[in-house]
Amino acid sequence: MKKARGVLFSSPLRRRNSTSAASALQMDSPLSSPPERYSFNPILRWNPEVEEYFSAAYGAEHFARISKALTQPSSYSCVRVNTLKSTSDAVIQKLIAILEDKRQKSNATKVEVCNDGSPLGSSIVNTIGSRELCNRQTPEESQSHYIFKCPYPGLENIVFVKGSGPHKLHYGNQPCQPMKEVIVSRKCAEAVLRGAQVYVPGVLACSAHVEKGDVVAVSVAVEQPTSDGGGGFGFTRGTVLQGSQSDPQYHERNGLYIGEGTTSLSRATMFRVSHGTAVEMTNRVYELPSFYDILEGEIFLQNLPSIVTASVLDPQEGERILDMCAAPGGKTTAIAILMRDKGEVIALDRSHNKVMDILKLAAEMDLTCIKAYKLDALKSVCRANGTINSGITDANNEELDDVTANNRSSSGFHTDDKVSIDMETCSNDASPSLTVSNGKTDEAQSNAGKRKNVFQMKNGPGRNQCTGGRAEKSKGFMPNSFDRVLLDAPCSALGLRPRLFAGEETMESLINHGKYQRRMFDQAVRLVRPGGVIVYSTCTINPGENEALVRYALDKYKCLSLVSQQPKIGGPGVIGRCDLFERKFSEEWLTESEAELVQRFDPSSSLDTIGFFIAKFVVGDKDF
Ligand SMILES: C[S@@+](CC[C@H](N)C(=O)[O-])C[C@H]1O[C@@H](n2cnc3c(N)ncnc32)[C@H](O)[C@@H]1O
Repeated sequence: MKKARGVLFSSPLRRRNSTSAASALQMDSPLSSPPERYSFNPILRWNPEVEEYFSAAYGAEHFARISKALTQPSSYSCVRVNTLKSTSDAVIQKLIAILEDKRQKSNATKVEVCNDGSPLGSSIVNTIGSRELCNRQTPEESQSHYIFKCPYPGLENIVFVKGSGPHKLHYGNQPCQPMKEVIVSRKCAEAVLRGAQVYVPGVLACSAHVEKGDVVAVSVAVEQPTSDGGGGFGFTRGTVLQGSQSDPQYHERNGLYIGEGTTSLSRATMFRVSHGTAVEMTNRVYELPSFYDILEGEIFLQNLPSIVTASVLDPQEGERILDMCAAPGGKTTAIAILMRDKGEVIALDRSHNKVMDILKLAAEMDLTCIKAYKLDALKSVCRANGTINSGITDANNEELDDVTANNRSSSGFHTDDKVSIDMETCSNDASPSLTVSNGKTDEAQSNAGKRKNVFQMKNGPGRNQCTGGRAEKSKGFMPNSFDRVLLDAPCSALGLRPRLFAGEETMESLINHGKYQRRMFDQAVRLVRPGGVIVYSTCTINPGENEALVRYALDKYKCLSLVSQQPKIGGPGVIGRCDLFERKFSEEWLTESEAELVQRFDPSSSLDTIGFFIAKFVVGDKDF
């Protein structure tokens, strides 16, 4: 388990002593009242230094609001349509039918209650969104209010599916029976809040005598400090819940109940098997549909800013594009589709498994212009003599290994040994395990070949680009060899919601993200041709990562200029900064239509990302 040093957690004892984000909210009763046990009212605990830093940047009260909002999921899902396979209108029709079918099936097990108290079905008493759930329309009419196309030019490939919440739930509706419970991990809970079911690996503890088909209350255990200064759950997976105060994190789970569901497995099986659905959620604090297994290849569930990022890059058919940190390939595939699969999209990631994820997604979407390579993006420039150009004037850079120029592949870049993939694993698992063969053992290769055949028999040819069983490693690319470069930089991801834990970030880690991004940017500047474009994007609330990078870039590289799609609105040209708590950014930073979009989908901070940042640079004549 990852250690989390210097972390505060959401225990009530800690809460009383807290001075900043949480206490700033105490002026504000609806957000800060002490949580009822069976409610969902989490409070994010930050490393004190980080909290101080953000409070200084935003003001304590404003940061407290950001912090609170980070714990809630957005109130809609955002789906990108693969316009090479379908249209937004066709997807909307299909989603209406699929989600209505699901709704009818799940309504068989619940009874909703309208604002006026009349039963429509469910133990849900809506606090928000009730009017929408309860209006007396035909299913098609009511669904069409929830599933609709983005109205802005250039973004018609986006379909929104509106959810609802927070709902106040009544748990334990079976009289005379003790409530049965399941505790899930924080990551599992974050996924459930966005519409997922509870899968086996996410279950940490369960009541005794739970059988398949039982109704259980689902709560989340958030990491707790351990004596060695790290973090952990403080109990063993598989612990039996007694329904008493001796249960794990009994008090800490006050206000951390995310819904109710029906078990798909008995307690014994839940802790014996390694995968599968453990609990099918029936009532959720936030209702968002699950898109698991729905219209695969035709749609992709993606955060709105990520989709906007690809359109800001504005790739053209026939161009050569580099996506430097690409896995799992959300933006890569968006770019390829904008290019109508014509040209070349090179996608890099430093992890083997993640490269295979990119290839899998590309194959699912039938995209052939994507080539994915395993490469440390900090080493992505090759000099003309075949050595890696480390980018260089940054004091943090180290000189990197030499590579020979004679292994340059036909597409103008360097490749070395191949990595073969376990195809059987690949067919079942989005994160397949990889076996490095290095071309050494025939036996290993023939086994890989056998696995490949099994895979092809199961899935058919063309199902996955990894049918060749290889994720290539690259040794870098020639300077000035790309028309456009996307640097979707590894960042603190502190803009993503919902988030139930923030304690892993320290001042040191925040500073390191910034340094890392600068080094990557140095590579990007060398790789793009004069006249080309670099788009830098992050998903964070940390100005030390996003704004600081733009300042660094403009100070260091005189050949760069920031572009705004509409300079009169875009000010200095950063075209997409979106802090959803201060609409001021919508006028100051966004284009007109993007600003409208944010306002439309952020009436009460409902956007799927609290902070994102997109900067677009045009590269002029280079003097290096
Ligand atoms: C923010 S995610 C990228 C998300 C992706 N652009 C998308 O839209 O689906 C960052 C990715 O960068 C990768 N990464 C981190 N450091 C890297 C490096 N030095 N070189 C290449 N990839 C790196 C991580 O493995 C991770 O998959």
